[in-house]
Amino acid sequence: MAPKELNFITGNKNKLAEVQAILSATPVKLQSQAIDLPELQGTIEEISTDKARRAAETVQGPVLVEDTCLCFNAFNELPGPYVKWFLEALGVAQFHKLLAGFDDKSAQAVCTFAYCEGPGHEPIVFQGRTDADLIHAGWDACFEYQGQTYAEMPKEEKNKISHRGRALEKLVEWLKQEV
Ligand SMILES: O=c1nc[nH]c2c1ncn2[C@H]1C[C@H](O)[C@@H](COP(=O)(O)OP(=O)(O)OP(=O)(O)O)O1
Ligand SMILES: [Mg+2]
Repeated sequence: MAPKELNFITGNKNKLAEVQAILSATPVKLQSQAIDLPELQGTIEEISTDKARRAAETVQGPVLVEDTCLCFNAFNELPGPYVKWFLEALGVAQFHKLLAGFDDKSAQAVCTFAYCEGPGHEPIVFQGRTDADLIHAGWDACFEYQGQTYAEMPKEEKNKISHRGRALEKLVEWLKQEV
C-alpha cells in the first residue's frame, strides 16, 4: 500500500526543496528529517535500497530516500554515486575540468528514490535519468540539456526534465495508483 505521507530522509536542503516543490502539487504530505546516512559502495540500486533500509531502521518507520549520481561517459560511468566526494574535493568551480582531457563531455544524471515501508521491508525504487553535456563550472550551471543549462531554466522547467523530476514522476504515479 502506498502511503499518504512521506518522511524524506536527507541531509541536503536543495534536494528537499525540489522534492517539496514537485510533491506540493499532489495530495501526498511530505515531512523530512535531516539525517546524513552512511552510504554503501555498489551499484546505484544497491546504494539506494541500502540507504532506505538504514533510514527505516534509524527512524523505525516508513521513509523515502534519494541518491544522486553523475556518470561521465568518458569515465565509463564514474564518478557515479561518488560524485559528492569529487564535488567536495574539487569544488564546483573546478569540477568540470575532470573532463578537460576528453573530447566526450557527455554525462548522465541519475536520480534514484527508494521508499521503504519500515524495518524488514523491501524498498521500492523509482529512477530518473537525464543525458546532458558537462560544460561550465558548477552542477546546475554545467549541466546542459538541449541548449540550456539547468541553472538557466526556471525551476518548473528544470523539474520537468531533470533526473529528479523524472524519478519523482514515477513516484507520484505509484502514489496515485495505490492511494
Ligand atoms: O540537482 C542538483 N543540483 C546541484 N547539485 C546536486 C543536485 N543533485 C545532487 N547534487 C549534488 C549533491 C551531492 O554533492 C551529490 C549527490 O550526493 P547524495 O549522496 O545523493 O546527496 P547528499 O549526500 O547531499 O544528500 P543525502 O543526505 O540525501 O544523501 O550531488
Ligand atoms: Mg548522501
